[in-house]
Amino acid sequence: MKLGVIGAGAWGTALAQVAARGDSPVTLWARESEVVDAINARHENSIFLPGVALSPTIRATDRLSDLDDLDALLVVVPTQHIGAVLGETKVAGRPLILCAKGIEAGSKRLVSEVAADAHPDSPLAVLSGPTFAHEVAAGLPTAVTLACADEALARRLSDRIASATFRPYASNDVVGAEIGGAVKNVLAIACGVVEGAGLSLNARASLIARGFAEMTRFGMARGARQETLAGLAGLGDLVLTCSSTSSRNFSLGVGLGQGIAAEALLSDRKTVAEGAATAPVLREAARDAGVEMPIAQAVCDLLGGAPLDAVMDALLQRPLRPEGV
Ligand SMILES: NC(=O)C1=CN([C@@H]2O[C@H](COP(=O)(O)OP(=O)(O)OC[C@H]3O[C@@H](n4cnc5c(N)ncnc54)[C@H](O)[C@@H]3O)[C@@H](O)[C@H]2O)C=CC1
Ligand SMILES: O=C(CO)COP(=O)(O)O
Repeated sequence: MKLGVIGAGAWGTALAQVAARGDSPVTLWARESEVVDAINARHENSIFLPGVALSPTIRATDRLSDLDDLDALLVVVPTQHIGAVLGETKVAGRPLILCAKGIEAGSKRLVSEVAADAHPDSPLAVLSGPTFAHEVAAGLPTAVTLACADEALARRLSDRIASATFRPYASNDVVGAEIGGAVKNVLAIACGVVEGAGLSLNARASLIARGFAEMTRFGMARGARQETLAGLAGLGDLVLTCSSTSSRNFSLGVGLGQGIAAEALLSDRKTVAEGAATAPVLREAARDAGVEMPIAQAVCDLLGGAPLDAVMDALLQRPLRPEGV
């Protein structure tokens, strides 16, 4: 199965490295010509994944038409740009493996809904889980959820990308895998705030647990299965990104917790913190679904410039309630 990767940020580049194991050829589409040049000339993505020696069988291109002859495409563009990029891509019914973690602002569409609207004939899979790109690119042990309604296709895709250190676990819960990845980014911002404001470890553990309750309430209202949300793409990724400054979302939260304005933290950045764009649209989608998400609401408030003390008070003064989801 010949694979192409759309998007040569850190994660697209790491996934190209996964797909190139065993010297398989992989075509990687990058938006930036300097990324194309660096990968083809020096086998390094010095802008988005510096310091990783890439397989020489990865060929970068800035022409989407170079993907026309491949068997399946991994889509690794940030969520807010997927509609535009897929609109320019000739897909012709080929499988799309969706790897971004977010919800589209304005339309409130999950990435699978954006892809289905652009390419209704293509089978869709979602690859999600606890996966810092630099660790995956370095070949460190990693497990992911690979969700696809077509179980035979999930098996073929898993066989193609699996290795001794990269383990896809198959699922047919596409929505669950997507919601886990999208919501955890927002919750990672909240955990970063706890770190930045020096609120310490009890508070962070409580946010992870209560954030997971929010993720579960929202996911189940949207048709996700609880076991998916409790798996790699939900709880697994939540724990990863809520524990490390390697997470861009967590780091954004650290800055907010230190009192730096969101605008200053987000301006001029080359890399993406998906939770910042997802938080407001998640709040709207939760309202539509009749689901309470106070932590997601708090993240929206902080991103909107509300003072940390007021946001913390609003969370801590909520009425006491039973613990169940
Ligand atoms: N970096 C990681 O460890 C992981 C990232 N992801 C997800 O993968 C997706 C891509 O993130 P990264 O590869 O980390 O990105 P990145 O932050 O490394 O790079 C930014 C990417 O955005 C692209 N971009 C910027 N403006 C664009 C535009 N107007 N149109 C199209 N593309 C544009 C750049 O070309 C580049 O590929 C996100 O949804 C992220 O949540 C998922 C798992 C791990
Ligand atoms: O999704 C990720 C790890 O699974 C990467 O998280 P960040 O986008 O917060 O860096």
